Amino acid sequence: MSIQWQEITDPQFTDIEYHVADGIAKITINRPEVHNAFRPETVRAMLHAFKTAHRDKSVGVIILTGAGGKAFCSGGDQRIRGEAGYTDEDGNEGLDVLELQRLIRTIPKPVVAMIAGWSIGGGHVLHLCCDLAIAAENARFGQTGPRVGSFDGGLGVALMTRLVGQRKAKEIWFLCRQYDAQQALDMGLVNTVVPLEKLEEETVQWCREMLALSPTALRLLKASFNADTDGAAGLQELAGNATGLFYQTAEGQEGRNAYLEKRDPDFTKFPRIP
Ligand SMILES: CC(C)(COP(=O)(O)OP(=O)(O)OC[C@H]1O[C@@H](n2cnc3c(N)ncnc32)[C@H](O)[C@@H]1OP(=O)(O)O)[C@@H](O)C(=O)NCCC(=O)NCCSC(=O)c1cc(O)c2ccccc2c1O
Repeated sequence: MSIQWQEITDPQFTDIEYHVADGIAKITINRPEVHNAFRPETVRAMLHAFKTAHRDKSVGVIILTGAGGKAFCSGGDQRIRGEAGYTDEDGNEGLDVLELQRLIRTIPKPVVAMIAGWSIGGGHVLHLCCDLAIAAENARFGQTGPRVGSFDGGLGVALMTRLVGQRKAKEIWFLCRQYDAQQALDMGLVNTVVPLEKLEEETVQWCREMLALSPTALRLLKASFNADTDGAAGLQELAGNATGLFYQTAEGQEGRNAYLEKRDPDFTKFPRIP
């Protein structure tokens, strides 16, 4: 089934495109001239786009991709890397990419990386942060940090290790080799590989399958998978979801009502379920 994307324009969508259709939001990094390397403005735009998709109740699944068919993302734009970080057009140093990584993981909707071409460096870490990854046959993966004088020892190490195991993760980081789509599939970096011309169709099909399922179950599953990796912050997300569900019960509402009505709460009618 084909999909008719509607582009949403917003002055804050610098360097990216934002489309919606049929319950899916698609965020596209649009700097193909540098293989979709990101600069501070790109990251700010992606933060805004993910927050927009989070708030939009009609959106159930989010796709993250890159424009042009030759790259998903090649990480930080090395041309604007200053003495202590990446510099925006106003001369301020700082890249909110760690915040973006966390947002992709905490947003309570599945995020699917749709990867054609290069997924390299900080771009590769963004792909690791996504919940699922669909790759085209031309996709190539790797880290370059130790070659270009950088490293991501946070989620870049933790998630890579969870996905491929410590031996392989150390190989990827220590040798800075590149891996093709089949190798990425074999080591568990991606979920499936399809011909480039089928990439969007296959990704949308995976999204549609998830959209047919319980949003609350998917939400809690995502928080549960993250809790295993994210320590207290992961438990905070999972517990926040539990509180949200509890608010929706008569028992939770009895506490609120009693407070507002200035009376003692009556919890005797609620069973202690074994
Ligand atoms: C990705 C490549 C291997 C592709 O090689 P190929 O030969 O196919 O293409 P070109 O090299 O000719 O590229 C075409 C064109 O794009 C420019 N370009 C590509 N990537 C970048 C980039 N990242 N920054 C700037 N420009 C880029 C390239 O120069 C060409 O332009 P011309 O005008 O010269 O034609 C290869 O391109 C490559 O190796 N790219 C660099 C990849 C890289 O090292 N990325 C940065 C790694 S560090 C990083 O991303 C990073 C990000 C974070 O957010 C962190 C957060 C926390 C800790 C660490 C972080 C971190 O390390």
